[in-house]
Amino acid sequence: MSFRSLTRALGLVRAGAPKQVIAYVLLAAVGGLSPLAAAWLTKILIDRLAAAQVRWPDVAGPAAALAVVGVAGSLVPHAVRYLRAESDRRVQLLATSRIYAAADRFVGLRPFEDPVFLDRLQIARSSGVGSPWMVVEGGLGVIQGVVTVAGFAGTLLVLGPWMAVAVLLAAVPTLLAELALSRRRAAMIAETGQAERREIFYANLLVNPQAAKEVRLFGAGAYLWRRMAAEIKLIHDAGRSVDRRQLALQGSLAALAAAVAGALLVAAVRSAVSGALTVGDVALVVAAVAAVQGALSSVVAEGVSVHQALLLFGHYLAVVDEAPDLPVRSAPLPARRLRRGIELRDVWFRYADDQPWVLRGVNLVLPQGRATALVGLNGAGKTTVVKLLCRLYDPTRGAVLWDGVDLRDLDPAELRRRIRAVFQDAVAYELTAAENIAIGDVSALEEPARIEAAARRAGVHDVLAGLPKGYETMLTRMFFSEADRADPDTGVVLSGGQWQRLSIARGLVLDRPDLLVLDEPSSALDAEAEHEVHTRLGEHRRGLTSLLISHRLGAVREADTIVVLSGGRIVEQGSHDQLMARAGAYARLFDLQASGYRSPAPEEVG
Ligand SMILES: Nc1ncnc2c1ncn2[C@@H]1O[C@H](COP(=O)(O)OP(=O)(O)OP(=O)(O)O)[C@@H](O)[C@H]1O
Repeated sequence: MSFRSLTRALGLVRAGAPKQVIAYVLLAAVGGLSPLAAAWLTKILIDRLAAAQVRWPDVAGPAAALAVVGVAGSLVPHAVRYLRAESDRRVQLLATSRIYAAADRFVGLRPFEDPVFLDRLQIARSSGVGSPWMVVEGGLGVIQGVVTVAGFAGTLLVLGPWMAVAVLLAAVPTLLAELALSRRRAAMIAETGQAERREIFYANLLVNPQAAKEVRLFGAGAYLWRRMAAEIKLIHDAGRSVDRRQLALQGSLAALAAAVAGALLVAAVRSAVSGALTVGDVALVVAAVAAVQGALSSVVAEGVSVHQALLLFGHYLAVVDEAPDLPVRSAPLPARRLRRGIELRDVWFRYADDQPWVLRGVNLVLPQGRATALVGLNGAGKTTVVKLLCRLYDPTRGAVLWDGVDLRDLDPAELRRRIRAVFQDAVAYELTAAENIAIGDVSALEEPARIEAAARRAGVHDVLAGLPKGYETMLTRMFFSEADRADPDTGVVLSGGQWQRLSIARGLVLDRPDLLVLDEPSSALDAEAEHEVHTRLGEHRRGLTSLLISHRLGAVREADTIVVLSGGRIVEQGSHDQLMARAGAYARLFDLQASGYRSPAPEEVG
């Protein structure tokens, strides 16, 4: 927590709800002052009414003013409540938009795999976005309390300075203890961030339609619930431990306050007996001590809520101020249309310093306009090569060059506009069919012809055109579109292979990218569909720079160059015929697959 956090929180409130917060402060002040105004006006009215000769004009003014104060006093609390909720909503919206803008700014994937960052993100999203407004409300509460304390402490000071000093001193331990508790509570929220994320993960698994098949069939529900309950218990245990500490501390501090009040009462009574104080003074002391202690405890409570809000806001700031995950030059070079090719030059890569090398000195050229295929066993590092080409990570050593220029020197956004990829684990968006394709280039939403052309290339047009609302059909039964609200039965669930064709269409919606990457684009397709898709893709790729990854070697044999990756190194490369002639790893794998298709069924053997 720091002064900087405070100014940033206030800055966010000012930016999010500038008019509302001013109106809120003014109305809160009016609300706070109206009882005082009412008391004064009542006194004036009574005095004038009690005068010997009462004339209407003398009392009309105060009476009308009292009526106005009464009306204002009844309206203001409602207006204040509305303004408080509205300001909070606006500030939360701005704070949330900044979190997602910060997350979107990351060039690569690393922050999304870092548990420390993810914990912070969870806290920032859940508690951080509400904290700026808590700072304002708590701060106003503190100011209000301080004014009350000052007023009554002044009264005590007049009656006996030691009384004021004793009451104020008795509040110091409360303040310190509450601040320590607040720090402990904020630390507890930080410590349980991961447990909260796991709880959400299990909760989603238990009701997620994708997981429901396996969870039901394998009877894993009770097991997952037990894991979730363990996380909830962990969060509750941490909360309970802070609550118990709070109970012990606040209990003893309340007893201390009561003892101080009792001692002051005894002392005041004694002074009254000796004649130093009047009976009225004793009554005033009792009222003033109660008021000062009440106001002080509210100052402490509000102060603590500001303190806690600022500690939580610290996590929010850490997320929105997180340094770039990958370095971007202040004046990056333009990513020009590819003319020669992309080169991986002596690329070494591992996901973290304590992880094994995934790529060990890879040298690979993807010539412009040529089709390159990458093959290798599971875990060989093929998808990792794709991630480096898209600059989702930087090489640990070596470089990836775009026409000779290091990807690190290019504008990442421009680079990405030149690359399209169909990922192995493409996302099935719970949106319409058209949106699912247009995610590959959202400008295509305005040009349905492009969406349809991409769907045709991926061989999915007929399926989509035949849906109840064609391309506007929702591809989920979890949500319905705005137009379908009255008829929630219109969502459609596609098959695995149909989804895969759709994700291919998403990769093809941007016409003629400079690099097209297809990572296992046909794994879910039936033999006929696979053949058809590869034929279409083969035609589409002609003249394009492309990288195709597939375990089905029949699908890659047409590539200009086939590269075999093994143990993070390139062990062979050449055309299909060259590699077959070489009789190495590729030829062995190819023959193995081919013999699987050709060999007789077991009962026919012998
Ligand atoms: N985000 C990650 N963090 C840590 N290790 C990872 C990560 N992603 C992949 N790996 C590891 O890197 C290695 C290469 O993975 P990669 O996905 O590149 O292989 P692949 O050749 O595409 O495999 P497959 O044919 O199974 O798709 C594997 O050992 C994998 O465990």
